[in-house]
Amino acid sequence: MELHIEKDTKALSASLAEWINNYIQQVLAKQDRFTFVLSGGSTPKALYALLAESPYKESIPWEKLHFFWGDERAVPFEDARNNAKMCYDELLDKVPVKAENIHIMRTDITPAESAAEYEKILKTYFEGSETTFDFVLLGMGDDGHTLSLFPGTEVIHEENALATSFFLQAQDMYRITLTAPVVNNAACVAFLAAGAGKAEVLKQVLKGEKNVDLYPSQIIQPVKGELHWFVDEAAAASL
Ligand SMILES: O=C1O[C@H](COP(=O)(O)O)[C@@H](O)[C@H](O)[C@H]1O
Repeated sequence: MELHIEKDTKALSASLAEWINNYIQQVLAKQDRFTFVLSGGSTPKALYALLAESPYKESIPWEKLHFFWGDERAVPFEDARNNAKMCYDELLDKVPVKAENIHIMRTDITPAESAAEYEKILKTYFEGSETTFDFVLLGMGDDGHTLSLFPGTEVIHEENALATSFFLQAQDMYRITLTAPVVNNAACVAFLAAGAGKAEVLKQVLKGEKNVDLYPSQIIQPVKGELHWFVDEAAAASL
């Protein structure tokens, strides 16, 4: 695991944007498409905004990028809480990505139908072989959740499905999420976490005893790929 600590959220977003740009160039020197899994929440907004501006707007070969989502809140697309909507607003509407390369988790059908459809999309895209994303960007909630793997939920241990849905009692909301094995199969996974509110949980996730039911972010351990944590000084304060 590689830990990258930056002074504040501005420096953190700038550092990760530069790192992602370099990584995309490196991967695309060897292959002709790049699969990028986006995360929702509030933390990646500044990163997405930077990627949508110069110099990245010009340097990233957007037409070769294929976008997927790690998880979705089952609210209408127009709802401010919708993860895909946020990514469109901050990034996808501003760069020349091909519409057919954007694969959202739909919320205009039932959560179960959406998860089943996403599973089909992944199987078709990866032509029946293993789902191996080039890059997965993850967030971490103040409670240690990542994707929609929340503390104490059974979905943390899902091993068969690629994507699944469940009702999250604490938020009175359905969630659709990729499962841990899919993310652990990626070539590269990067967590982005910022703010003092994440300091204690970050310490537990990285340095505490393993307890994935309490700290679901601990379950993310790529089998063969790289794992990076990009955090600011406030989040790293207890490490
Ligand atoms: O609910 C979610 O939260 C996490 C973390 O979000 P943040 O606001 O603390 O940055 C996010 O990664 C996930 O995609 C989202 O559904």
